[in-house]
Amino acid sequence: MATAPFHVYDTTLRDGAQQEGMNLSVADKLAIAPLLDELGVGFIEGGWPGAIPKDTEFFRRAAKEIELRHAVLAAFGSTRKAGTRAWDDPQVRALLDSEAPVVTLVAKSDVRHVERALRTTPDEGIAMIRDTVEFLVGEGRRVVVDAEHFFDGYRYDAGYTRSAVVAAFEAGAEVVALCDTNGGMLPSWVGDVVTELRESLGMAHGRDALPGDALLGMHAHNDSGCAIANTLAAVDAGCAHVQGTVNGYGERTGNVDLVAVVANLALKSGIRTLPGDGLAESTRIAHAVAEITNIAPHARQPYVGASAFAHKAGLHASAIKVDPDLYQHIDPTAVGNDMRMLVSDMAGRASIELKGRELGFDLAGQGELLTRVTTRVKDAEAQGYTFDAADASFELILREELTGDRPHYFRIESWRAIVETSGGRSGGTPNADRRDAEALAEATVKLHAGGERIVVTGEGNGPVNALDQALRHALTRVYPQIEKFDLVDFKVRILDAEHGTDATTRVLVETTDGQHTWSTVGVGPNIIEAAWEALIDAHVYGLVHAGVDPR
Ligand SMILES: CC(=O)SCCNC(=O)CCNC(=O)[C@H](O)C(C)(C)COP(=O)(O)OP(=O)(O)OC[C@H]1O[C@@H](n2cnc3c(N)ncnc32)[C@H](O)[C@@H]1OP(=O)(O)O
Ligand SMILES: CC(=O)C(=O)O
Repeated sequence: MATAPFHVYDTTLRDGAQQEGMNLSVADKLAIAPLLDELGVGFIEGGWPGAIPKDTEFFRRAAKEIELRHAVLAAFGSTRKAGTRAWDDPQVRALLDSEAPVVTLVAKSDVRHVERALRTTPDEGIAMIRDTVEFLVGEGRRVVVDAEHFFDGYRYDAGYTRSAVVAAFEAGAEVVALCDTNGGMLPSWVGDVVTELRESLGMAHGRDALPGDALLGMHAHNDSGCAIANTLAAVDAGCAHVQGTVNGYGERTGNVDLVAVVANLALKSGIRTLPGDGLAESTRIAHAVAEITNIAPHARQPYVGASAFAHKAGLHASAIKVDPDLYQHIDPTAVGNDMRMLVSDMAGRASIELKGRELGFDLAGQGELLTRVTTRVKDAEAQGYTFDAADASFELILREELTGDRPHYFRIESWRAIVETSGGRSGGTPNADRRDAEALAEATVKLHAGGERIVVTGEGNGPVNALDQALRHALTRVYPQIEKFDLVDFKVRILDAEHGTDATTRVLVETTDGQHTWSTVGVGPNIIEAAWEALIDAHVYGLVHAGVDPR
């Protein structure tokens, strides 16, 4: 039996790029397109050639520079202008010139938009769709019509929106994507409208009962927080083409998150949407796209977020220990993600045992040790430590409880940090004075390592930086591996802020050796003491993992 076609259509490079703050270069688009292809989408909407110079350039270069295995490129544009002819419209010609095999036309299907935004008659609105589709199909292009404001238009004047859809299909469009342009629909509304439309067009219900190659599609925005649900409702009601963006990028609150849609369809509804292993690679691909867009991935994003399969509550861990599926909706590897245990004051012994396993320690059957570590974590968290963001500090506690001691790489004799703020030398603005003062931070560290007493003074643009420099220089003499360590992130949080300048401070430090990154935590009465503790943990953990023996 032939399988009914199902289209996955990506618009990250066009509608996704309409997100506030996103500005994709041609090189960015050329780098993202192969990732989308690797995911396995069938269509990549590259942009609007003729309207946006970068997009014209993208199509010119994409034809020569990228090879797509699964996807075809779609050029996006609008129907001809009112009162013109499609073949004369420079914007329509630019779509042809892009040489994209698919052209997607945004077409007004809400009569209010035709009359008020296009300032033309309802009949001319329909003619604009018909002429433009006919012209492009005549030129050998596959045409998708994005029926803009379809759902709002349908609720206002169903007859007109239906005429727009019929005109598009009669003129040769392969797909009409029903757009919730303003993103305000609810799933039941979408389901009802798609069902009613299909019935009125004589399309039997069921995905594989569509006449010929004509498909209805769904293009959802997330303004009501229902974009994923609306897309699934549309598919349930008979749409067989879904549009969306990776990571849900898009104007305002974004477009539908395409990965979540295809994962739901494939893993929950048994609709195979992507060829090959695309879904199992989707976490890596979503994060790789985020690197290029330079927008930090959202940890709580369904399926691909870093927290999507992270478990914090002790009771969850105790059940997961028996069977992970008791607390997860899918096997995370199906989307290339991982289950993680978080250690915090909500941990129980099972959390510690599973976290230990994740870190490479078999703690099964060590009840006493698990109780000791659990109690220590809870006590430390009560003082302000947080281990769910500082795995490395937790591992040092675990090692200490396992062996009865911490590795003795060095012994600190004393340290101090000074910030000289007197007399900003520029004698100028407060900011310039502050800059001068920061340049004067100085720290001295005295420690014992490798049988020596080492005294080093470091300078930095602030006291923590100066301490970091001094500690690093002192330790490098005995442990040259430390040269590779680099502090990449530093976060400060004032706890019990109502104490004012007397409050407790927590510092989280992220360190890398170029290959791995680890996080440590320190708590103290001030930022310098808290940072010092986090820095010490960072160096000890780094040395342990570099396989270095204490000297
Ligand atoms: C729902 C969506 O997100 S669709 C995608 C929207 N994306 C973009 O707008 C990004 C790219 N846009 C652009 O670069 C510019 O807006 C352009 C080049 C398309 C048009 O720019 P301008 O010629 O300066 O026109 P402007 O943006 O002010 O107005 C849009 C024109 O298109 C017309 N228009 C709007 N939608 C359609 C449509 N579906 N079919 C035909 N014409 C349309 C409007 O009536 C208006 O015509 P007018 O100039 O005769 O008044
Ligand atoms: C076409 C489109 O992006 C929309 O209607 O939202």
